Amino acid sequence: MEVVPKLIVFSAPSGAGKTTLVRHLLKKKELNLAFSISAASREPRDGEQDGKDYYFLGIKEFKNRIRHEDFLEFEEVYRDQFYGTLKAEVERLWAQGKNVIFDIDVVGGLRLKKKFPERTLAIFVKPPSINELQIRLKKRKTETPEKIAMRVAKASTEMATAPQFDVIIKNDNLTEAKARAEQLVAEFIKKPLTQDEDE
Ligand SMILES: Nc1nc2c(ncn2[C@@H]2O[C@H](COP(=O)(O)OP(=O)(O)O)[C@@H](O)[C@H]2O)c(=O)[nH]1
Ligand SMILES: Nc1ncnc2c1ncn2[C@@H]1O[C@H](COP(=O)(O)OP(=O)(O)O)[C@@H](O)[C@H]1O
Repeated sequence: MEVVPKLIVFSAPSGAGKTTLVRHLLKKKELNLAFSISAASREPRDGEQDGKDYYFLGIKEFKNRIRHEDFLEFEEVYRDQFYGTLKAEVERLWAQGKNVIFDIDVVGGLRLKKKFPERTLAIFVKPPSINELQIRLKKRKTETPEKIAMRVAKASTEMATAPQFDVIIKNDNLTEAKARAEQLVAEFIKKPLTQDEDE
């Protein structure tokens, strides 16, 4: 039987902890995961590397790539800030036989689930409250107050999409959330696929 690589999607409002959980899982070699590096139109933050955290394309190049239909999915997540999964990126990782893990917004996450229903585990990361998101984003010190406000303003709409995901991981206690994420992903990766995809 052909082994079909799986897709693991982490979506949540900004500050919920998806990046933290994804980075944790990437350290677990037995999960055979590779990170899908998204394209982004925003500038890199301190410590972020082009080709590692994102492909930082700039707005003009990003729009060019949209016109060329290079994206599997993309979103204007915040005003004038585009993010997207390049088809070539996923193909590159599948060719290596890797399970691909995504840190993408709720709309993009649900879109991938719809495209690949059987082979995708769509996980929603739920923060204890919207107020806590604000506290975490302030502590992360990567965003200006305006950018924090923009992210928090979107959070309640994003929270409302949680029931559409396969599972919800509560990220209150980080140790517990990491353990739960590991358990869910390990189980899903082991599970044989029941039917072919109609991609
Ligand atoms: N749809 C979609 N969303 C993405 C993609 N890459 C990142 N995002 C989302 O864009 C949002 C902003 O990401 P980022 O600027 O890194 O900020 P952060 O969520 O505050 O860490 C987050 O919800 C990401 O998950 C992508 O390829 N597609
Ligand atoms: N359970 C938790 N309790 C407290 N802080 C957390 C928890 N999980 C993550 N954080 C911190 O909150 C901030 C936002 O997490 P991050 O993983 O960057 O979120 P996202 O990728 O969803 O925007 C980071 O500084 C991270 O270290």
